[in-house]
Amino acid sequence: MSHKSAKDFFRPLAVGAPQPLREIPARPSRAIHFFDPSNEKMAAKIPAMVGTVDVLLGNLEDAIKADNKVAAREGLVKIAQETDFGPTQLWTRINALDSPWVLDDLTTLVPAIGEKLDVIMVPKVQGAEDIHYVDRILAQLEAKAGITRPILIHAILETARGVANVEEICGASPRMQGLSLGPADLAADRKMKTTRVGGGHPGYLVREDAPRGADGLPDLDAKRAIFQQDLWHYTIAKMVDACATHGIYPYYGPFGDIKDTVACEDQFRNAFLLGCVGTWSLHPVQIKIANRVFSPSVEDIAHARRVVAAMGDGTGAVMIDGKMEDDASLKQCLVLVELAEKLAEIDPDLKATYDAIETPEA
Ligand SMILES: CC(=O)SCCNC(=O)CCNC(=O)[C@H](O)C(C)(C)COP(=O)(O)OP(=O)(O)OC[C@H]1O[C@@H](n2cnc3c(N)ncnc32)[C@H](O)[C@@H]1OP(=O)(O)O
Ligand SMILES: O=CC(=O)O
Ligand SMILES: [Mg+2]
Repeated sequence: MSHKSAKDFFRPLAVGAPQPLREIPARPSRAIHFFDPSNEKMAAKIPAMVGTVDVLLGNLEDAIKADNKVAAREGLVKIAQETDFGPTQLWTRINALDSPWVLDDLTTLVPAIGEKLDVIMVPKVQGAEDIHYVDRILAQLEAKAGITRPILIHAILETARGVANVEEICGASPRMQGLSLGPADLAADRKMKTTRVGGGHPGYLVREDAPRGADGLPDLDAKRAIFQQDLWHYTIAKMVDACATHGIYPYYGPFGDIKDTVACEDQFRNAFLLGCVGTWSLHPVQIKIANRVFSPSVEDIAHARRVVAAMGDGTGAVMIDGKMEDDASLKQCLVLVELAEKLAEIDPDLKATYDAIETPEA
């Protein structure tokens, strides 16, 4: 595969297109809330959701009926033009690159609402060539429409080939903002035998060893504990490494069992602990869960601040509550402290919560 030279990587891909960003801003995006702009009832709720969620995403791809594709596109234009999004980001998910709708999605949205669109999510990305295609056409459309800042690209990791090519996808363009896991399409593409949209599966487990009987042999009739495993661990970890390597942001994706808020929270928390910055929300009930899970806890911030205070110039080793802390664990703590500071800038309730934590003397 040929790569652009380093000096050309940040050159606009069309005359008059905005200068590409050298760093992707770390804007809070704990929940990317999906809505169907062709569903009038759902769309009517969107203006009131501004400020309650970090990202509102007008979905044009899967979950939108073929007959409603044009109405969804036009509905998104109308909502975007009529709504002041304040601190809330506006994203869209366009149709797949091999679909009959995607060209019109791009050529309609960029001129009409390009100044308001922060990020375009591209589904079913297979490799760098898909990002290069969107990158160039966005530059052409931005130049034509006089857009002043580059629209960023977010890719969904939901094909086996996409997972195999995840590194080159992340590094394909300075527009790359992040990746989301697409467990439903990925399961289908890999021919995994789960019909669930994200989450675990009771059949994917490890079982405790059989206890020894009096004869010293395993008692295979004894009851044994089983531990359900995470089907998505490998892909999420791979995605996190690729994103961190390229300075972009990893997200979990959809959790389809809307009623099972407990398992949803577990899946989101696993992703948070592994390094994801946010997740999708498919239903209003999932926004609160995501905002809670993807914000550092009071306990973590209290501990992290103690370590920061105790570590002085950031070198050496100290004992806190019987545990060793050093330069590396200080960096772990700074990840949480810096995230809390970013979130506090846009979430007054969270700011009050973090401000109320007693900060130790240095
Ligand atoms: C694998 C993938 O690609 S996942 C991404 C694609 N899928 C999606 O985007 C799905 C988005 N979500 C939805 O379509 C819906 O939430 C569904 C179909 C899952 C459930 O819809 P419903 O059965 O109507 O849910 P429910 O009855 O609980 O809705 C309660 C209220 O919330 C509203 N609501 C539901 N989902 C949303 C949403 N995503 N955004 C805003 N409002 C919503 C409903 O309109 C309803 O309003 P009402 O009280 O005024 O009647
Ligand atoms: O688009 C999301 C998925 O899981 O598929
Ligand atoms: Mg999908």
